[in-house]
Amino acid sequence: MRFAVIVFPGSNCDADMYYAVQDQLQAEVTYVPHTATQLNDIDAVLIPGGFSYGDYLRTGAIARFAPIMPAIIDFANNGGLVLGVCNGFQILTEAGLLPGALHENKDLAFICKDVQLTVANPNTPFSNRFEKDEVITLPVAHGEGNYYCDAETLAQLEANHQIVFRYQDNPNGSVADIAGICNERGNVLGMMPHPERAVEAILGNTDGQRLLSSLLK
Ligand SMILES: NC(=O)CC[C@H](N)C(=O)O
Repeated sequence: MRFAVIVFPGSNCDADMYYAVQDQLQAEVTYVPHTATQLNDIDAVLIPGGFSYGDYLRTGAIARFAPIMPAIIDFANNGGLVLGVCNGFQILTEAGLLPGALHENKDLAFICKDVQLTVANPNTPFSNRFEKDEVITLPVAHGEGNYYCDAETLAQLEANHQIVFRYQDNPNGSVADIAGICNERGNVLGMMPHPERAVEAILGNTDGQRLLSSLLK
């Protein structure tokens, strides 16, 4: 299985993601720059965290127009696996691959800490190594992680089991404690917490390793 880590100007979790896949999952991984227009021989796309284009206008709003985005949208529409973490989640909502938007945190402050999450849906390619309602721990690091969608969209997310991870103790004001959602088909997931920062015992936590290794199943 071959992973791509997409690199935008301002990405800052790309090397962590690459390391997590190469050294911890022992899978093949390659960087794909924002200027590329094709994804060649790729089985899963990882959009890492960071501050693409300096978070100007809105987080993800400029990255959404990067040359690589049409290829990612085609890949997703053909059922390819796409995981967006933090800024990656923000980019996926801006690109229309996931519903809703990420607003500023309710306290208007950057949050950087471990949070506990409930696995609301273990039946996705991103969560299949977890049990339903299992509580896992992952770090968050964001200023704009306050997930918002309207009531109708929320009802659809609930009905289709698209809410994959929920905060136990909501740190940012997200609607319905949402930490991560997938698309209706289940092949695109966006989440604010960072699995790539929790991939080995020396870091004190391997829950992120379990999450990323779900993709290998
Ligand atoms: N770690 C990140 O990806 C940061 C995300 C984002 N740019 C924010 O602060 O909201």
